[in-house]
Amino acid sequence: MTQTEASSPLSIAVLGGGSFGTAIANIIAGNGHDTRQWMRDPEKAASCRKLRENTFYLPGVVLHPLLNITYDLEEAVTGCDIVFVSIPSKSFRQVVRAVAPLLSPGTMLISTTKGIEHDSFHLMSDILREETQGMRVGVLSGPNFAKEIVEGHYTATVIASEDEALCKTIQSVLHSETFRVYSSSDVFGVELAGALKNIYAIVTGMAKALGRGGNTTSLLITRALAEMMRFAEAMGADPMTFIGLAGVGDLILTCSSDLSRNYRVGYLVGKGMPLEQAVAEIGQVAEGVNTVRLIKAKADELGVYMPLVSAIHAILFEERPIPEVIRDLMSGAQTFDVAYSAKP
Ligand SMILES: NC(=O)c1ccc[n+]([C@@H]2O[C@H](COP(=O)([O-])OP(=O)(O)OC[C@H]3O[C@@H](n4cnc5c(N)ncnc54)[C@H](O)[C@@H]3O)[C@@H](O)[C@H]2O)c1
Ligand SMILES: O=P(O)(O)OC[C@H](O)CO
Repeated sequence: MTQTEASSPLSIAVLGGGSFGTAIANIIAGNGHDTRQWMRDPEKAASCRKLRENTFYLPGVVLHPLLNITYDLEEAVTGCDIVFVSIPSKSFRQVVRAVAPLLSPGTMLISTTKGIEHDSFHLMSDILREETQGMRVGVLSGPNFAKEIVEGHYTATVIASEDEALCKTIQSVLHSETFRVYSSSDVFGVELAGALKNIYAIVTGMAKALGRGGNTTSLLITRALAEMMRFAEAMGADPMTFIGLAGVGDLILTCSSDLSRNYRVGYLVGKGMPLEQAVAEIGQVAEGVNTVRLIKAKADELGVYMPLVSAIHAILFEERPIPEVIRDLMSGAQTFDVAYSAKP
């Protein structure tokens, strides 16, 4: 497809039957596109089709009549102009590998997944490029609770790609009266921001469980941003991306609402629940748990100072008592507030 704006209906698939896949698919169908949502479980697909509701992940939301739900991957993606991949990072590569032979050259592949691949430290756009050939790749990330999107709360997100025409098409496909899409050419920065903010949502959820107030939340969010920008710079991303919607926007959202699964994991652990039990209790993906391990290892390797990452790692994986970790954090060196300057 060479057009830059989706002026006529396109064929679009969304892979993943979870909350975000469903929210995105419903917007696209609402904009009049031929929309197919793929979920691997035939019984869940049949239930969603019959009830016109995803009772498993987004109960109470009426699915748009133009949204076709299938468990047949080939049926879902054949002839599609765009494929959104909304699968947790743990299974992302496996699903992309399965779908790759079914795609036509030039298909736009958009990841909505905010995670990092275990072991490889690859981001989802890396996986899209590695597992397919001749496709156009983008990343969607921003302050976007699926539940609030489908309830019609005014929302904005970011499409990141070096392919300007792809960005324009995705803006057109997703734009609605309540949903806006900004663009960025910094794929790595936008994707890294989406993965990193999950760590700090666990931290602020834990602080809430410990009875800490607004001063503490503000302290944590602001110092989290400093850490994220330091890490981004060390990894070669543009730190300025982190002051946009996909960075500080998503950080504020995820660190201040119990709609966030990561925040809720932190809250439960802060209340004394073992991590595995907290994750099981949430019952949906909380990407931040795996991301903490990966970022701690990478920060150590690169020598990047990330005291909040070290602290949450110590609590979740080193069995260090929370009061002791907080005491260490509060007695660390008091350095500069803002480390970046617009001055040359
Ligand atoms: N929920 C949100 O508000 C939201 C917002 C923005 C981005 N995201 C991101 O989107 C991604 C997906 O999140 P979600 O909220 O939809 O997750 P979810 O936990 O609600 O659903 C995940 C879906 O993926 C499916 N899945 C898991 N492994 C699979 C496999 N091997 N093959 C096929 N399907 C598989 C599950 O069955 C489920 O339908 C996450 O990385 C998340 O960070 C979520
Ligand atoms: O529920 P979480 O913590 O995965 O957060 C969902 C989205 O990433 C918020 O933008």
